[in-house]
Amino acid sequence: MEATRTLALSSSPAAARRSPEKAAVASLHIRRFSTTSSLHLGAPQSPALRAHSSPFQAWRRRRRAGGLVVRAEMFGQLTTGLESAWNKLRGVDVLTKENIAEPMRDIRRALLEADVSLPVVRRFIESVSEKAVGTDVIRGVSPDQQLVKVVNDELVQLMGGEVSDLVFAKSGPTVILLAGLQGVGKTTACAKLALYLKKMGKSCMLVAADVYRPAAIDQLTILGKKVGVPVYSEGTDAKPSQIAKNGLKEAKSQKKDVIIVDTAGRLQVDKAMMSELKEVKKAVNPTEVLLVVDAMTGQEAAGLVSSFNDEIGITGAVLTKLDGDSRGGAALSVKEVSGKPIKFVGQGERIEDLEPFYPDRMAQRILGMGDVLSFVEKAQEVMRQEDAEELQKKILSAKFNFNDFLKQTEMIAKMGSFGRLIGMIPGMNKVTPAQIREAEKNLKFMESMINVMTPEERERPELLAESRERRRRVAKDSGKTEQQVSQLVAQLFQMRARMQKMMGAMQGKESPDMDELMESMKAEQAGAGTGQRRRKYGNLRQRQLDAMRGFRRR
Ligand SMILES: Nc1nc2c(ncn2[C@@H]2O[C@H](COP(=O)(O)OP(=O)(O)OP(=O)(O)O)[C@@H](O)[C@H]2O)c(=O)[nH]1
Repeated sequence: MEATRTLALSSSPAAARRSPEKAAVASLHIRRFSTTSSLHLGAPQSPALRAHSSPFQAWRRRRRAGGLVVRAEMFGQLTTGLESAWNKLRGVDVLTKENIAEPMRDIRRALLEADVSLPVVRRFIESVSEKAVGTDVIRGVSPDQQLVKVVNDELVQLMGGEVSDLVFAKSGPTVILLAGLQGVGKTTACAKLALYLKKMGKSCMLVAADVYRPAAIDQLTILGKKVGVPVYSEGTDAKPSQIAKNGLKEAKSQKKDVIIVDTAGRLQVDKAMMSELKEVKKAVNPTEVLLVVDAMTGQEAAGLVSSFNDEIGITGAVLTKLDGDSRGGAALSVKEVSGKPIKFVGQGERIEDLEPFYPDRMAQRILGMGDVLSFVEKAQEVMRQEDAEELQKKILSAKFNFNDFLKQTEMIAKMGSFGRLIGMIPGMNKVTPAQIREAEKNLKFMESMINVMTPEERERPELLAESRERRRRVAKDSGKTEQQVSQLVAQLFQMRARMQKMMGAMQGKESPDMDELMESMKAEQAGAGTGQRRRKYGNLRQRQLDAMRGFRRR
């Protein structure tokens, strides 16, 4: 995940030298003889125009005026706001109505500051509070991590849950109509979408139906060339609905899969704009009508999606300029406010910077805690609460046997390799990959001996401790030496003792000092057996110790 991104100036002479095409597009905006030219140029504006320009445009103006390169962290502000909520749960044993009150206030504040609309925030907080308190405790997962997971799941739901794919027509070209206010990135989005579809193997045609801004047609032509997609245009004299209709006819004759119609933008929603869009829509019967909105306008973007949907009926939204959005209000509000999904997000000025909107990835970005979430999910997946309790009871009553041992190794296998798992646990990345490989190898080694034990032997390891005959048989059947079997049995009893100690420490709410534990085991190891035995089995013993490290870290 790219958390921070540097936004370079597109209008500087140096930038123009580096990217002549971009400069050409910029100059089209400059040539614009409409009121918008001042928005794009950063020239002095009338107060009325200033009121209409988006925060992003204001930000660009400030940046141009200062000649600065600004670093904008996507959703950075929201992520920081939420962090204080998790921090308030440090040292808490279980989530209760009382102890989540303050973190929930932080979450509420963070969302409001992110420009999420109040009714959406209210519903969100209500739902998270309810789920957080009702959540079953998952062993090994701390309450703050559990709250992160609940908030994550709710964020995903809020943003629509599943990714909302483009719908394609069953026969003939699929028509995608793009609408939106002026300067939101509509024309750029047309070209970005054409490139995206081209990469999917679809043949496309762009249709220039923005007749009010002559430069828009030139801009689309340049961008079309850049992405290698033909552009259909009839200049500025024809009616947009007619251009769209003729464009569709042309696309049909050229057997194109998709046409993308660029329509005119206005400074604000007005009747003329809506009725023209309705006409275009009627003329080409589009499969997708996407409203392009600027992420920097926060909840206003969600409101726009809603009103466009009421007026003309849309199928989804394209959220642009997410790269400059540190708040996230638009991404979080659009679906909930309008009922329409965000289908794509624009994350930069480059033509490649468009991707489908994945609610789950977006939530992870907002929380900035992908590792914690994967850990909780995996723990949930494999460790049902009852299993954990049963194991705990066994350990505490010193009945941990070979069956439990096997169960544990299976669980570890299910949770992925040791390496990935250990890396997910904060502060547990000191173990080297070589140690992890050794631990995994050693578990397999031990498993092969356990697999040939009888059910009674697995249940009661004492039988093996008491009978040399049994140990010999296990050795023979597993292809290991008798000493190795004895070593395994001894190891199980030692494990019981260690696990009891660790459980005791956990129940006492203090984190067991693993290093101290390992040191004491090494000291015991050094004291046990003859020098020859130590040399002979030292490596094996070390491997067993490493395996235990794996257990502890699960
Ligand atoms: N940073 C960033 N800039 C974007 C993004 N999408 C578009 N832009 C920029 O926004 C500006 C306006 O984009 P256009 O595509 O011309 O906007 P439009 O909606 O077609 O404008 P009108 O034709 O006036 O309605 C251009 O400078 C684009 O490069 C984005 O996702 N991120």
